[in-house]
Amino acid sequence: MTEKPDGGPVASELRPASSEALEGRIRGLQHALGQLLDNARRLTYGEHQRAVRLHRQLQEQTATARRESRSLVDAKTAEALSEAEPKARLLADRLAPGLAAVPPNDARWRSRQLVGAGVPAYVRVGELDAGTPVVAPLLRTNGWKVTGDRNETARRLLQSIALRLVAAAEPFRLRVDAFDPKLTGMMGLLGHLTTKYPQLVPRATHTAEQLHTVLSGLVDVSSLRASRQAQLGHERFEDLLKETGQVTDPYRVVILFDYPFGIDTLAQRDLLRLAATAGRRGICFLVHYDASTAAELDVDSKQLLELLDPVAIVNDRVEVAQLPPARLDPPFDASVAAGICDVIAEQAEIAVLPTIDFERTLPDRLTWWRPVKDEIGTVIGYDDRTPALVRLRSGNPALPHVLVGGAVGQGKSNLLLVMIHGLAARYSPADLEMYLLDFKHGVEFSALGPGPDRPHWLPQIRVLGVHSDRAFGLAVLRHLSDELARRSEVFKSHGNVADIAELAPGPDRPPRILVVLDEFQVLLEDDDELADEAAKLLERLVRLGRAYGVHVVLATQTIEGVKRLSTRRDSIFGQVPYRIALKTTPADSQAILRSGNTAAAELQFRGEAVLNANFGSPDDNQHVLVSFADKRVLDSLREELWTRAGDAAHPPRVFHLAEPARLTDTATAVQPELGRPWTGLPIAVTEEPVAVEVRPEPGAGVLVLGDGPADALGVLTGLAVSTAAGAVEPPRFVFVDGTNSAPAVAEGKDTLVRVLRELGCEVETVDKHDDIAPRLFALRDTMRNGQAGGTYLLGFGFHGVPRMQVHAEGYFESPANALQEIVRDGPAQGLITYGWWNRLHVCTEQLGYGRGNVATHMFLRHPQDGVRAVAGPLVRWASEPHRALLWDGLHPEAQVVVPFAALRADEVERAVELLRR
Ligand SMILES: Nc1ncnc2c1ncn2[C@@H]1O[C@H](COP(=O)(O)OP(=O)(O)OP(=O)(O)O)[C@@H](O)[C@H]1O
Repeated sequence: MTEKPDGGPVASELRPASSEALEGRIRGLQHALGQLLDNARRLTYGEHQRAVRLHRQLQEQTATARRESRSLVDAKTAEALSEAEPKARLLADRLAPGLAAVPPNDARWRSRQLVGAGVPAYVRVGELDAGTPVVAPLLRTNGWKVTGDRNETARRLLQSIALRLVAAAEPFRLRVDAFDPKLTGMMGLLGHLTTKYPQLVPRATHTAEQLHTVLSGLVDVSSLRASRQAQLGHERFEDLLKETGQVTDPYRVVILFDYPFGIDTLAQRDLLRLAATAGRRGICFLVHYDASTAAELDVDSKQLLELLDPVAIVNDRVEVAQLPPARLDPPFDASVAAGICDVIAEQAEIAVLPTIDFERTLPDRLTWWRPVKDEIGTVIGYDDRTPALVRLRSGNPALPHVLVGGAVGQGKSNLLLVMIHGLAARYSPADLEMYLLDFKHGVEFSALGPGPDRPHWLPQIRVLGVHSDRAFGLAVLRHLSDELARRSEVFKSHGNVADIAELAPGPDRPPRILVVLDEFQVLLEDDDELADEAAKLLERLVRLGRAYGVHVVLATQTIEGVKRLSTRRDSIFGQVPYRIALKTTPADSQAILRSGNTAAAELQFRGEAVLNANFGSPDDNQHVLVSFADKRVLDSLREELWTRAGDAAHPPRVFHLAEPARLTDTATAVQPELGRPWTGLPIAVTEEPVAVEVRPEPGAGVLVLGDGPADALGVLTGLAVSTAAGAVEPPRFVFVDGTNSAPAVAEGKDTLVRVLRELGCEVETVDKHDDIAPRLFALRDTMRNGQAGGTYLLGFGFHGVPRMQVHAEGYFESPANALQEIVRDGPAQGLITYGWWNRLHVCTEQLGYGRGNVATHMFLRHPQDGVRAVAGPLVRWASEPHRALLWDGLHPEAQVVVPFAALRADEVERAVELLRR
């Protein structure tokens, strides 16, 4: 790759200079060849015309001779006649190969042999009486104005031509749009294809609004082709095709039935604009002109018709300039048409999707991780043969952020992965940090982080939200907002620079940040405080992020109908000049690009995109084929980059909506402290767990309340293990299992005991219900004797212990009384309880109203009234999986935490190694 002075990749990065000159020469030769072919075709057509005229003339002479009872037709005439017919036929076949020239009742329409032979420039209009086919030029002209003494015959000709063209063209090389305002249903003949491949023959439109959409899409297509042709020096669309080999850009045929019926001023304006240059842009109009229809006031039908070649049908004879009238063909049989449509659809099915390998868009390894100058840029695919660049920069021109949209399954995930990995290969973790959040299970971001069977990750990633929830999204936005403030201080301390590009590279220059928010609209969807704050922060981020080197990629499947966006749209999207739209509906195309820009609805293949660096202005559309990133290729790239980063590869903060936190991940980043056991992770961009104060004084301990043995065991594991690892002297643990050794948690319990023992702790387990009461009394007595210091009672499911409130045999009190005393008076003696009950009221029954004065409550899935009884009437608690609400009585607000999962057996070794440090 060559580098621009500013460090970004340049368009020619894949081609040495000499190959550019070579390409120029090839282009010139192609152009000349195209002209030769065109001339040859014109000559052939001249010959065809002459042969047909001659044939017709000779036929007439023969007929006259017969009428005049001259028994002998001149021998020369007879010979000429027999020669003219095959010649005209041969030339017709040459001009209109395959099905373009075959009559409707010919057996070849029932075979699949000729389907998809090639886009024909000429088509059959009918035949002479003797069966000589008559063909006329169509696709490279602006089109035809077809009139008929009966509307029916004109419509029929257009219908037949539509079928011929679609059947003759290779898959995806031609598309036919039809406007049928009188609902004649003529296009129903191709209905089989419309159902299966609407991108080849969309359903006919009937209203002016529908036609506007089609035409405005075509205006985009035409303007894009015009600028590509000008850029590459091609007069005609077919030359452009030859050079670029763009299978994704089809010839466009537009059929208007009963013109000018149903045409309004707006449609007429676009029709005139398009028809004037149609032939050169690969667009072709087939207009059935119904002279008996009055045009709308401002529509001058002549203006359009004058741009087209006249074709008239009189008495079932088709008249084309320079040719004798040909007999109109009979209509196609519906079953023949249906059969052909099925074959076309089959061919479309197996047509090879054009693909560009991701590796082709990567620069040479020697140039990876070059220092950032004033932009970070990557190649996302190709625009014809030119690499399509996305350059994120703060100024000159300002291109800070990207909006990506496209319908389901059109390649959005792939595009985001191509962008992320393309940047990761080009810029080092010291220069580029990434925050990747997915709000709708869309992109497979999880593969980008470390995994159980994969030590590596993409080293630039700081935060990875796999199935993030809105709360985490908000936390990330808050974090980034703080980061902006931090950067502003750095800028001030460097002489008030206004732009990151002005900071010299060095330890003080912060890295660029890439924030990818997939399905970002989820954040803003609900009408709540969170959405309000998120919208404000996002607005701030895109507004200020530009100068501070924070680049945001907003991706979505649909933004129509997202309520909150309607008011925020301009303030957010007004800061986002880059638009990338994959194939989508006209409405979403306009939502992503700009009102009036429906180019993304014209795309045919997944992976195709409209790239626009000017707020979606139609003149700046670039038609791009996004490169395709194979999963294995990306994984080996990540491994390579991770290895390259070495010790600098700090693991990302990974956040899963549907998963608990992992104790080993936290222990990798943080060491437990004395008296501050961990309850779980906060919903925030930090690896610091949420710790609670547990000192040997009254009120210490943790009451875990709510359903779910697995979650409860996870919480107790987090508390116990961090207590053990943070202690000066290894404490003792008494594990009381009120669930009667529930098998579902057997592994987690066993693992907890093993880890505690490996950490040097003495662990006693009380598994049987019958043993629990005596053990509680005994522990209480030890405490009374002042010998229980440094002991932790882990009560796993006290609600499951039978007869807790019944006086035990030989005692004047119940086990609950003993437990109450332990919980209440234990802490002052160094005996602390971490206990789990399924409900607050069960806990209260056992421990009494004051619940042993313990302040810290952690709610799992628990009815809201219980939560409010403890944490106040304003608290809302939705009881989601893998979420807990922590109330410590100290902070004014309860805090949501993600509890740890219980440890798996295969984690013991690693957990011990990490916690023992
Ligand atoms: N640029 C491309 N070139 C070739 N094939 C592609 C390209 N992009 C996507 N595809 C194909 O399309 C499929 C869908 O792509 P992808 O998962 O990226 O779409 P998506 O829009 O994110 O889908 P969803 O909306 O379901 O998440 C991929 O499995 C891949 O085979």
